[in-house]
Amino acid sequence: MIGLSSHHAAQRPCAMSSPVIEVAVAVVQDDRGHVLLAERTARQVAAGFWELPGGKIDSGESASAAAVRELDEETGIHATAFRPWLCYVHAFPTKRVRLHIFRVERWRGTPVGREGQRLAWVDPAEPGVAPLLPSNARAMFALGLPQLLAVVDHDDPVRAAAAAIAACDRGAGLIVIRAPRCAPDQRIALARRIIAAVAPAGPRVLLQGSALEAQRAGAHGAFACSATLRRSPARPSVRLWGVACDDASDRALAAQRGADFAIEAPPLLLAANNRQAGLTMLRADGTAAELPLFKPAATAARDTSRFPATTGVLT
Ligand SMILES: Nc1nc2c([nH]c(=O)n2[C@H]2C[C@H](O)[C@@H](COP(=O)(O)OP(=O)(O)OP(=O)(O)O)O2)c(=O)[nH]1
Repeated sequence: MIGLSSHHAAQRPCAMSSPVIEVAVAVVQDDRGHVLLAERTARQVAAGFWELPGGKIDSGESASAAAVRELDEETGIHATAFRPWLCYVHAFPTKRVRLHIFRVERWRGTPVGREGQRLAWVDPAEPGVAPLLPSNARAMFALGLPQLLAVVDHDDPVRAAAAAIAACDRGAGLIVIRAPRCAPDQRIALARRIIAAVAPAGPRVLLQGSALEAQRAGAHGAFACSATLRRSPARPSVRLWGVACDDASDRALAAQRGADFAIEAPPLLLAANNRQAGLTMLRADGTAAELPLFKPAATAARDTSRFPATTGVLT
């Protein structure tokens, strides 16, 4: 259960002063959710590594135009609808790249390696091709996260377990257990009960609390509220670490600390929902974010205020 996820390997300081190369890449998924990867050819640096189709952004070109162009040039796929997704900097030993990653929502064409490169459709959770470019580990990990997350907040174990089962029935693949009013031992017992109750549905379960509490409960990882995030000097030693973020500066901090995902939920909204049912559903809605974001399901679709006109639709 315990151990850092692979995409949190320390980055070497020597690249920190090098300029950042802007790179745009595309995530194309088939009906099974498998992702199209390409193998770098012998003519390229890092030959033999598998990557997302994409390449450097030309001077004066937008990131989205570059992603669409590179996808077409490399694979013959024409993206007709896409949206910005993750955007982060990775430091290689001798250079840094900023990856602008786009999710292609509609496309036409049949993929072919137009530059002689091999292509593969891979399950992001078990890619089956290797090696992958290390800079893509964060994106591949994020692609393997479920789309629906549930926050269960109830001090009563029976009602908490019932809420968690209801969340699984609604399709939640990630459950965050909050019981901040309980003492640690009580919270661990509550979490064990919930984990046992939802085991047949197979979600990943995180406990809001310390790494030790999460480990003792048998959870897949730990979750931190925004106040704890701000106090945390580093990522706890857990396999999966989620955090609550109140604003953009929390999100930046979460990315810096190596969180696997963030939930963006005003504390008041969470509190109001929780008073009613002990259950809040959130949906993956990261848009040009440094790390995957989940937002309250009811508002995720219409809350575009901070990211206006980000979805590109080509004809
Ligand atoms: N295409 C692609 N490049 C990636 C990914 N992840 C990642 O770190 N990179 C890095 C590798 C390269 O240093 C850089 C992209 O350079 P590239 O050589 O593929 O770009 P390009 O097609 O524009 O190449 P060129 O004009 O220099 O021949 O970004 C990825 O998923 N796809």
